[in-house]
Amino acid sequence: MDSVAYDAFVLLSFGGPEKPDDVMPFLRNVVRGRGVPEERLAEVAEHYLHFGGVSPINQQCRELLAAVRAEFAAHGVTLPAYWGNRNWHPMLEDAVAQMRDDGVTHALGFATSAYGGYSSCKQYWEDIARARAKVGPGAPRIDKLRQFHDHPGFVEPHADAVRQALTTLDPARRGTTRLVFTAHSIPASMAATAGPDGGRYEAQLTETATLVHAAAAADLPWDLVWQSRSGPPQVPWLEPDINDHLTALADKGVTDVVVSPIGFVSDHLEVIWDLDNEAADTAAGLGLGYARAVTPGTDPRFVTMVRELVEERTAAWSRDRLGTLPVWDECPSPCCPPPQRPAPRGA
Ligand SMILES: CC1=C(CCC(=O)O)c2cc3nc(cc4[nH]c(cc5[nH]c(cc1n2)c(C)c5CCC(=O)O)c(CCC(=O)O)c4C)C(CCC(=O)O)=C3C
Ligand SMILES: [Fe+2]
Repeated sequence: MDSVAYDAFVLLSFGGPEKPDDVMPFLRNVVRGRGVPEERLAEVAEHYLHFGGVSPINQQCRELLAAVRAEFAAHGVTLPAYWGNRNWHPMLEDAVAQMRDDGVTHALGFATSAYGGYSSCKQYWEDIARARAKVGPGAPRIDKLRQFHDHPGFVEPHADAVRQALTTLDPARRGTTRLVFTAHSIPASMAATAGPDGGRYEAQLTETATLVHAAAAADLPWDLVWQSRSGPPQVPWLEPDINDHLTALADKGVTDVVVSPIGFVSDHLEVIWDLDNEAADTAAGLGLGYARAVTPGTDPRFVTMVRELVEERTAAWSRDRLGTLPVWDECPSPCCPPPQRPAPRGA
């Protein structure tokens, strides 16, 4: 196998507001050209303002970056580490300009999303292209590390978190306890075209869920459901929504749920609002016992995974993985087209 001479690492993430005045400009960046209704934006702005206009995601990225730098230093990986976001400062184009000024020519990017699909993978490639175009001549090339949905450094922290969450529920009710995995809903058309053969987002999530279930709670029945739906109501998104699903489970005699957000790598706003607030309220209203498993965050195994993904590329290490779905370094082309904009009303 070839190994390329990379000279930097860059953390690629979503970005989030860090003060109340950031909230609306951040949201407008997220939804640019995507047909998300104003009412939905106003509602989501309220979620951010509920937390003082501060999303936890940037701080979580700072902590991950610090942990990755320490991990690199401890294992002789000499790449300098940068960080740039899609939707809010620090923006990727600023990181790319800094890399150029520092003489970086070819960086490896780690995106804070484990899965394939437009929002989770392809859009990060677009972010890279846009940032490089903005910086212009001398902008470093940036390759993206592979999707890591089945890496033990991602699966094992999720599995431990499920075990931990289960300890907070009544063991006498284990026979009627259910394991509910969640991920960000996406438009059904985006799900259908995820990956070179379609359906990759759901297939990978199903594989991750299967692995976490087997490792953490093989005796429990489980489901994979969706959260944080956006977009105009007339556009179909993946269903069922977690809140509807909890209602259906309660009707079936389930007494307790462990919710495991395998769709995410950190406890950012979509997790702490949509699960710890909304879904927890739904569960309370139904009389369901509820425990939410934490996400990997800066779990040492997750940080080690980042280094191992780098060493797959710089030292041609073999892939450490638990699943069987195909994985690759370079996404096959064409894959994961951007979503169609809904036609304007009356068109
Ligand atoms: C698949 C996926 C992930 C997981 C993969 C990954 O992590 O990359 C993800 C993560 C996140 N989504 C986030 C926030 C938002 N997502 C929105 C809107 C959307 N998400 C989508 C998909 C995803 N999103 C889609 C198809 C839309 C519709 C508009 C569009 O096509 O782009 C909106 C607009 C308002 C609304 O919710 O309607 C917001 C504010 C935050 C930050 C949380 C924080 O601040 O802590 C994070 C990590
Ligand atoms: Fe999102």
